[in-house]
This record gives sequence, C-alpha cells and structure tokens, in this order.
Amino acid sequence: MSESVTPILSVRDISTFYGSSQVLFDVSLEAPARGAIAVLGRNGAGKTTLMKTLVGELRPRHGSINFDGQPCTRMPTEQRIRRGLGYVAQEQAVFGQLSVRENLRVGALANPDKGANERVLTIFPKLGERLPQLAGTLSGGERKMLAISRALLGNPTLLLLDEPTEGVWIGVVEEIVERLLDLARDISLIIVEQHLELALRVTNYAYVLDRGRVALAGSSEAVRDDPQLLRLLSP
Ligand SMILES: Nc1ncnc2c1ncn2[C@@H]1O[C@H](COP(=O)(O)OP(=O)(O)OP(=O)(O)O)[C@@H](O)[C@H]1O
Repeated sequence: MSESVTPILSVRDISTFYGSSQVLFDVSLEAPARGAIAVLGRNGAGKTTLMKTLVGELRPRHGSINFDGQPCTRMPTEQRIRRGLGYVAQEQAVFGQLSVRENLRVGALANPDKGANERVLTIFPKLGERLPQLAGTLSGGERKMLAISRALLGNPTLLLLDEPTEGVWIGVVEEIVERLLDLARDISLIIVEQHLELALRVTNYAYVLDRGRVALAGSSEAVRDDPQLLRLLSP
C-alpha cells in the first residue's frame, strides 16, 4: 500500500491448498484502517479462496496474516470476528427461512448496543419496510443488503465483501455502492468484484490475481490504466 499509516491487515506470502492442489501462491497484501481495496481476477483466479483464508475458513500452509496489530494466521474464525473482522460471503449469507427482522436479531446477538439494529436500518431503509418478510423471498439486491447489514451488526473494523453486487439489478447496485463508499470513510473494506469499472470507482487500491498469484497491484487509477489489465481479466 502507498499509505504510510499502519495497515489494519497485513498478509505476507500466504499459500493455500485444497488437499494437494495449491490455489494461492505467496500472496501478500495490505489494507489500510480506512478506505477500500479491490481484489480482481478472472473466474478461478483464487479471489474467494483468499477471502476464506483471511476469515479463517481455510488455513494457509505458509505465510502469515496480521490483523489489527496481532498475528492471526492460526486464530479461529469466531475469534477473528470478535476482534472486528466481518465477512459477507459470495453465496447468500442470510437465513432464508427466517424473516428480515429475525436475521438482523441473529446478527445482533453479540452486539451489546441495543440501538445497533435501528442504526443499521438507516443504512438500507428498504429493509425496514420488509422486516416481517422471509429472507428467502427477498430480491437478490435486498438479500445482499441484508447480508451486509448483518455483518455490520458485528461492528467490524475490516469488512470482506465477496461480490457484493453479483446478481443485483443495476439500479440497486448504485445504492449498494453509495453505502459502501460511506462505510469506507470509517472502516476498511476489501471488495471482490467482477464489475471492473465499479470496483475501481469504489476503491483506492487494487490487487489483481492471476492463477493464485498477485500479478498486478497499485492505486486503482494506475491499475485501470495498466496495459496488462485486460489480459489478466480476459477468460
Ligand atoms: N473446495 C474446493 N476444493 C478444490 N478446489 C477448489 C475448491 N474451491 C475452489 N477450488 C478451486 O480453486 C480455484 C480458485 O477458486 P476460487 O473460488 O477461489 O476462485 P475465484 O477467483 O473466486 O473465482 P470466481 O470469480 O469464479 O468466483 C479454482 O480452480 C477452483 O476450482
């Protein structure tokens, strides 16, 4: 990262495997305490594997992860989340058989702040109109909003978002993007996003993965203008 401030997340040379199949090769990255960074790459490049390694669902075989001033390479997921890591998975991270209200209550279980639910509803007011509705019947965009809101109820200082606008109608994408830009003023976001223009608009810095390796990294502007970018993202 170009910022001189201490990063909230510092990843050094991690290698992650599924069994004997290596998917990440010596990946290093840093995220600042505020602002957003993008993780880009074509299908299968290793973006979700990287997110799962950061949240602790997968253990890297080599390398280290430092979060908020502490080594956490071997820390269980639950402890990372308690320490301020939030994760909105690519697959819909909501309970379909529970209502919007119940989903938010579950998200707020570990939050002692009783006003947190109301505050989260000011971020995506549409959800407030759908509190009794089963989450499984929400539109794709509303489900993403609910998943982000649930993650925010954990008061994250670093929020990992795996394709927050995937399958979302373009009109709602803008609303989600605006809220992400607001959030990035206060916390750190790492955003995996297929939509290149959008990813580079929302973020200050970007990493491009190619077959599990960081092939390009730099300010989002520099990455946008890099002649290698299209080749790295083409199928
Ligand atoms: N559980 C698994 N077991 C074995 N291989 C896996 C597993 N999950 C993912 N992979 C493989 O790891 C590689 C990276 O997958 P990953 O999901 O991290 O890519 P991605 O960049 O997020 O792709 P996409 O943009 O399609 O979501 C792919 O070749 C994938 O087939």
